[in-house]
Amino acid sequence: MSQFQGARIAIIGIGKVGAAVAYSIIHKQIASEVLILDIKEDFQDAQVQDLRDSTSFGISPRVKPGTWKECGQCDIIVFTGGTNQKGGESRLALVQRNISVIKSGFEQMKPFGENSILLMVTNPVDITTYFALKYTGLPPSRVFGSGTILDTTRLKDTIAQRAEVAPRAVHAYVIGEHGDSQVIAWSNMAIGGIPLAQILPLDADEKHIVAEFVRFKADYLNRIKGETSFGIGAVISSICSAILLDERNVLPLSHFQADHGICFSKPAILGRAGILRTLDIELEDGEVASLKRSIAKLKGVIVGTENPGPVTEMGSRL
Ligand SMILES: NC(=O)C1=CN([C@@H]2O[C@H](COP(=O)(O)OP(=O)(O)OC[C@H]3O[C@@H](n4cnc5c(N)ncnc54)[C@H](O)[C@@H]3O)[C@@H](O)[C@H]2O)C=CC1
Ligand SMILES: CC(=O)C(=O)O
Repeated sequence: MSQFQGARIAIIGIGKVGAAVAYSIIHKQIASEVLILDIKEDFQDAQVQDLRDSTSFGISPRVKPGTWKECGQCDIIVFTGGTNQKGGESRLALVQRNISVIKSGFEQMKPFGENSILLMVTNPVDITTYFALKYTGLPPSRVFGSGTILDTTRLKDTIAQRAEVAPRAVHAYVIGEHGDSQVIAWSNMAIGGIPLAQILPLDADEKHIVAEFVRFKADYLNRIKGETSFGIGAVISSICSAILLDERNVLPLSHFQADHGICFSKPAILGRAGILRTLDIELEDGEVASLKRSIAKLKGVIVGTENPGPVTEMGSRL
């Protein structure tokens, strides 16, 4: 673990997702210290104690509670605090509730460490990432969200099962919103470097079935088990390892797109300094149109969040 010596990771929110993230980070051996913070203090302490019980069997980081100020100084701050969507509820329905959670968290953490990287998980993640940038004032290279990495993982797994190959042999991206308007870059997909159509020809109906499965997998899991956590736990520990090892891995992270003024997912090169470069995928016309719709939808949510209508006497927005 010498290459990670001294690396400190903070996890804000230690509910289902925070706990899965913590467990995955602890057992990937990528940090010296993992700091945990949750607004529910008893629950936070119980989670810390439970996680510590898993650390006696190999090389493990120190796991302990952290204050807001201590967390703000960590190398990576993973933000999972807030509410999860219920079955049948869109991620975008969480926006008002979760924006106030992240805002108050950032105010308490400031000032951030000189090289701290803020990794957003709280949904709707493209919107929380945008507001994280705005509220923290950190540079866009150091504030980004898990974006469509989880959707891409789900896509790779689905294609891999159909083609009977390992998921890691599938080259694929879901881009745009981590949500209902996400876009699969079918024209870019390959298995072992060979275009998908040569290995697994899919007609339009089959592509539609795959796309709907990927789009609504979180909703299916939320309806049945009330949460999704193992997948995002693995995603976040992989992102942390790409940062701390300066891996230069290419991942579809949600990050600031200067030409649109919002955050959404495109493949990006990730290293110790954060996002080093965005990569533009060549898309077919239909994919370009879908991506434009996804961007327009996210812009609409941001405008609506920044300019909420007046509150009526009954407490609802006009
Ligand atoms: N980006 C992605 O791919 C994914 C995002 N998520 C999102 O992660 C978030 C967390 O989900 P779960 O862990 O299932 O929810 P949960 O309800 O199990 O845990 C949330 C935790 O946040 C804590 N919290 C609430 N307000 C806080 C505050 N102001 N400061 C610190 N902690 C606070 C709560 O006490 C709770 O322990 C949700 O927004 C969910 O939608 C979940 C899965 C995947
Ligand atoms: C909850 C969520 O965003 C997901 O599992 O994709």
